[in-house]
Amino acid sequence: MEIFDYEDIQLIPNKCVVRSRKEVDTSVEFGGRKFKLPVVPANMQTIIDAPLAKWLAANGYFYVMHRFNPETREQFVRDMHEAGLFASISVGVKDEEFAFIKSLAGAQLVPEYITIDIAHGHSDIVMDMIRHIKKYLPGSFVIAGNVGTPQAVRDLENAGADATKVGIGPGKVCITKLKTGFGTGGWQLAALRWCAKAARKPIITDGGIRNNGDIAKSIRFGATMCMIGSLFAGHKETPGKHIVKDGKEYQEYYGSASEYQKGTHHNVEGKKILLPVKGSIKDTLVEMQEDLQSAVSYAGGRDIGALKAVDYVIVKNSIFNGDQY
Ligand SMILES: NC(=O)C1=CN([C@@H]2O[C@H](COP(=O)(O)OP(=O)(O)OC[C@H]3O[C@@H](n4cnc5c(N)ncnc54)[C@H](OP(=O)(O)O)[C@@H]3O)[C@@H](O)[C@H]2O)C=CC1
Ligand SMILES: Nc1nc2c(ncn2[C@@H]2O[C@H](COP(=O)(O)O)[C@@H](O)[C@H]2O)c(=O)[nH]1
Repeated sequence: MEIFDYEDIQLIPNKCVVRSRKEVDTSVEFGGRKFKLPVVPANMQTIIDAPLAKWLAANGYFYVMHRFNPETREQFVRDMHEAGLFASISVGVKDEEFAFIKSLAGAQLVPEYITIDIAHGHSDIVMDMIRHIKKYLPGSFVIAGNVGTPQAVRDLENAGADATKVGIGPGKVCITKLKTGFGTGGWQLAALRWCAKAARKPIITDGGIRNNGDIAKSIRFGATMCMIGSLFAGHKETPGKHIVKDGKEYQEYYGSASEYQKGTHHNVEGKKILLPVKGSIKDTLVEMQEDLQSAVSYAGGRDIGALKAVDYVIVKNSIFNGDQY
């Protein structure tokens, strides 16, 4: 297998067929809905909360709410539906999560999207959860992860997942690769390509995106959606705590498996960083859209499908995507 990561790849331009980048359509179909961008903020506590989820859904973007305030999820689904918006929640795999799915079904509350959010998604318990959701909430679109191999993608799809999420350890606040020696950190893009060859259903690539151009590269190598944490962290609307240090304003961004999230130091596989405050997420989404429109124009197309067939070169090899412990 050829090993590379985002910074190692350059896509090769084709003749432009649009007169303006504004003509380019960046929308994507995912789970029966059309979204403005193939991008979704990470389902992490410092990245998304209910107000941001509502704004994203109301403005044509996909979102996945995190699972770290479990007792609020049922009301969240009700609130989204009362506002005429789709509900997209996360679950874990502990016993109470199986009970939660049953209670949603009992209340006839059907979230449009349910993401099973587990560090090591290639497991019997995740496949049990997929089957459980499909039994009690057959109308929900199930995203299962995270995984890093074609076998895992196949197994989760065969268990009934409607999409899989690929990425073990490439995240900016991830230390899985250092703590365990495992993962796709440093070769996430190659792992995505490897997994995409086996997939029959959409893949969300998750973690390691550091620049807007990485979105185009992800689509080239088989992603339907890109889950992004660090590029979204630090905005006015993102819920990380604000800190002033040496007169400068920062926002906290911490891993879902960090001690800050878990409240304990057991099985910690995440860290906390401070990122300079960036302004509004709306402007970042507009810039992502403009950069993706430009990318499609370089690909010689009119929509993001054009990216899937472009040629590329590998320009160097990376190891840790610039991350440090
Ligand atoms: N994408 C990534 O690379 C990673 C993401 N994360 C994020 O951190 C959060 C916490 O994840 P997670 O610890 O899975 O959630 P949970 O704390 O809900 O644990 C998941 C369940 O699976 C069991 N388990 C068995 N082996 C593993 C394993 N290798 N890793 C994790 N769980 C295991 C756990 O038991 P027990 O705890 O007793 O082992 C637990 O019952 C999630 O939001 C996840 O997305 C975390 C690490 C990597
Ligand atoms: N290994 C860990 N991975 C984590 C943790 N918390 C979140 N994540 C993953 O990172 C991505 C976001 O990556 P980024 O490069 O865009 O910042 C997120 O969606 C999770 O999959 C963690 O504690 N450990």
